[in-house]
Amino acid sequence: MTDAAESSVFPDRTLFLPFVLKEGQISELIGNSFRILPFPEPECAKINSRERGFFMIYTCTLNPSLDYYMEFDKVELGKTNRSSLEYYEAGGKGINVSIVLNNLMIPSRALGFVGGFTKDFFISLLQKYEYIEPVFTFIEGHTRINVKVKGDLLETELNAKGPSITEEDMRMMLRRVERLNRSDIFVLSGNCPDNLVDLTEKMIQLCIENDVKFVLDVNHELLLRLLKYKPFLVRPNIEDLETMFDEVIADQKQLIHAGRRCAELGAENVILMMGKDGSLLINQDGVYHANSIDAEVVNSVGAADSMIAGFVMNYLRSRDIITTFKYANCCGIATAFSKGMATREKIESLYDEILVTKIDENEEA
Ligand SMILES: O=P(O)(O)OC[C@@]1(O)O[C@H](CO)[C@@H](O)[C@@H]1O
Repeated sequence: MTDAAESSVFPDRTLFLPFVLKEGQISELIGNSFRILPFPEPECAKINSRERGFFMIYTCTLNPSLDYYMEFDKVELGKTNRSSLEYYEAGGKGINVSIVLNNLMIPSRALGFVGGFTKDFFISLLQKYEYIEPVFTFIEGHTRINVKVKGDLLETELNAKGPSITEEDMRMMLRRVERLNRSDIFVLSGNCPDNLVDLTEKMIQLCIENDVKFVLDVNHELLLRLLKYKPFLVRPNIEDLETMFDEVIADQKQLIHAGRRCAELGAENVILMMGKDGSLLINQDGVYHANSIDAEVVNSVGAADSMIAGFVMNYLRSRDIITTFKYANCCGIATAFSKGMATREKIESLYDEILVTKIDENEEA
């Protein structure tokens, strides 16, 4: 339909007032990019000064969602259930990555298609995030509403299919991605409708032409197709891997085997989440394990997105994959054990509780 304003949906965003450093601010913006500032505490936040540079993180959510949370004391299928609390959040996997980056005071630009009767409300929900600049492409169809049911049973998510996207909308999105610069990071997250597969491939090709590192957290068909472009980070879940490689994954050894196949097909870093058993990182240096912590999971929505935010953020400041993996786990766990998305305080309070160990290849074989 129509293009969003050339730049931001919030034209007066403070994102572009880079030189006012607030207490605790950890990034400095210059024009279209930023650098993470050194900050003294905690240890995990130290920056490798050799690598300090300027960049922008772009998250891209092709099918964002207005997440409608409904809480119930008890849910009975086949009966009328009455909620005890309900609220809305702007959602979609890439949007959640931007929200956690925001909580870490890291600016990002959120790309995505939004439209219809839900559009203005969706955008208004993002207004509270000072470090997110939405750069949306407006479409005719309605931004979907995903229902998240929290009750006495397991959390249940009802995710809608979402609107259709026209060729013109796609061209608009490509024009935005074309503008990314070397050292920027592009995070493509969330379900990709079938007719957008070619679009995503073109976006990734543009990233490669412009020497932009990219992260993929997408459905398995798309992941399999895009691995050859050598993503910096991927995060398939077990079901994705089982479908991708047509095999059953029953234990950690089989999971590692499938993760290695992703790496062989091109992924630089593969994160595999295993719930209470922690998570794995697989790359050309080996296989690493990070523990989880023993506490009650209160929120499973967005934990994986938080891990990606933490991975990207810590990699940019340290270029050290092991502390980056550790920090990513703090972010994922902080969201899983909080109501809402991880806060910086919660993330950093977990840092000493997470231990990353290299898995002995012989033992594991
Ligand atoms: O339908 P998709 O794109 O796979 O997932 C969408 C979604 O479930 O993912 C986020 C949590 O990761 C939610 O904010 C959102 O509703």
